[in-house]
Amino acid sequence: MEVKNRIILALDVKTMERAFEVADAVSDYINTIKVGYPLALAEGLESISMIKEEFSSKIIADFKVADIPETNRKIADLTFEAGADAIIVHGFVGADSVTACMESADEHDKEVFLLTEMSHPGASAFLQPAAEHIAEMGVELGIKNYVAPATKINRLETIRNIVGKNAFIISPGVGAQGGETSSTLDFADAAIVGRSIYLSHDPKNTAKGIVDGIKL
Ligand SMILES: O=C1C[C@H](C(=O)O)N([C@@H]2O[C@H](COP(=O)(O)O)[C@@H](O)[C@H]2O)C(=O)N1
Repeated sequence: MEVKNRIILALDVKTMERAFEVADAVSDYINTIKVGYPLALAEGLESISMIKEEFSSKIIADFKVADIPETNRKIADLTFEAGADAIIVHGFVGADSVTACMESADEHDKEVFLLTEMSHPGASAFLQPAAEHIAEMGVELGIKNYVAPATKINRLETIRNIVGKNAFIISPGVGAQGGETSSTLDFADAAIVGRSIYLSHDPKNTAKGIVDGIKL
């Protein structure tokens, strides 16, 4: 996936009005938007196509899909049919459940991002011990896209070393969670930024500042 300026906006706002305000404000700098449960639950799946059509942006649906294969397939089908270009899938549920989402992505000519390890402190309890195995599973399954934490650069580097230099890694945790853009982009292809932008009084200049600060 080509991500303009290597920055993805996590649009975790709860109204279409605010979503459009922020997406419009940053549109000169950001063309890839991650829509998760906050906006989708508040405004419906149509929020994906509305943003996509209004701003000609790529949409990553952050639904952290983690069910049995049959249910994963239904979730992925509905998400792609709603216009998402990619979907984030948890890896801890195992290869059969991940494969179900991959099959949906193949059928819709869309993409899967495999979530290996999360950025928050609690991830160290159960996800971190499994993260390397999850990344290895992704490689075995032929997955090209991954999510790995910006708050733990050593872990991000470990995941990069497992999935290889040709894999595409997006990394959340920059800004509000303490992660830093430049060090993140030493190992990730794109950084995910939410609150630092959408809670800003000036999202446009905040996005400009983040982009200008990247040592391209
Ligand atoms: O490990 C993960 C996985 C998950 C994701 O990207 O899949 N995210 C998401 O990335 C964004 C960070 O937002 P902010 O902290 O910049 O406001 C939010 O939408 C989170 O749900 C993480 O924060 N960490």
